[in-house]
Amino acid sequence: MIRFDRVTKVYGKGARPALDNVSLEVQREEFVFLVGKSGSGKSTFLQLVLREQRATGGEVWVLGRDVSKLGQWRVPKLRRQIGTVFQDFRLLPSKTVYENVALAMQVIGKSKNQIRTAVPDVLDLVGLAGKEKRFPSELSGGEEQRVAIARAMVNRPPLLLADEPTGNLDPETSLGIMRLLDQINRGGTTVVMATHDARIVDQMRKRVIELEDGQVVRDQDRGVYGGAR
Ligand SMILES: Nc1ncnc2c1ncn2[C@@H]1O[C@H](COP(=O)(O)OP(=O)(O)OP(=O)(O)O)[C@@H](O)[C@H]1O
Repeated sequence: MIRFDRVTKVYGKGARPALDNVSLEVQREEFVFLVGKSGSGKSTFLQLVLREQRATGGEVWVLGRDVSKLGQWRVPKLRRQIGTVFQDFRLLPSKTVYENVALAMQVIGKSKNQIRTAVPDVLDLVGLAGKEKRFPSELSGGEEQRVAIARAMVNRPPLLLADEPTGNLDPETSLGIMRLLDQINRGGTTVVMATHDARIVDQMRKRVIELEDGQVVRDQDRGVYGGAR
């Protein structure tokens, strides 16, 4: 699903690498936590997968393609296969829940009929049935994140990237979001989640990859946030 082969990312001349010779693989249907201090390289990792950044050295394989070699015109097709969720939800405030999710299908040219079936299905999946007509400002933070997850999942991507999805939520709401991500993963979607949320990582006991100064310093199955090396 994802394979990094000796990947280095240097942002500017003379800067120390944000990722330094990273090799790792994420298999289909895995759930992986990416942890590490601020500046350790987590967002850079996710941006390389999305081809928002290009590796300085090494190969980044995503869904069977070396994305560092992908022509610019093929990048939208890659991104269509990757759902993304962020700490700050990134919903359109002037659009309803339904419209926010439907838009993700409209922009890739799905038919009205496809949209009419898929949007209620995915809103049901994330537990928002009945809230279609609300605006983001009429939702709790946890509900807003559920809309963002619905939007990320409505086109059924095989891979979901989440960057601090519980960063703005209280512990109980965070747990609800994690249960949802776990359910999505069990449905067959590969999930990679960057987080600082020690409690969540310790509760979920999934694979944990820890970065420090751009290097992988720990890769642990059923790991914890600050595990023994
Ligand atoms: N666009 C950029 N231009 C220049 N330097 C960058 C850029 N993005 C990240 N960096 C640098 O690369 C290093 C890794 O940053 P990155 O954002 O990947 O870390 P992170 O682990 O995601 O941090 P956080 O937990 O704060 O999100 C840092 O030294 C950062 O300053």
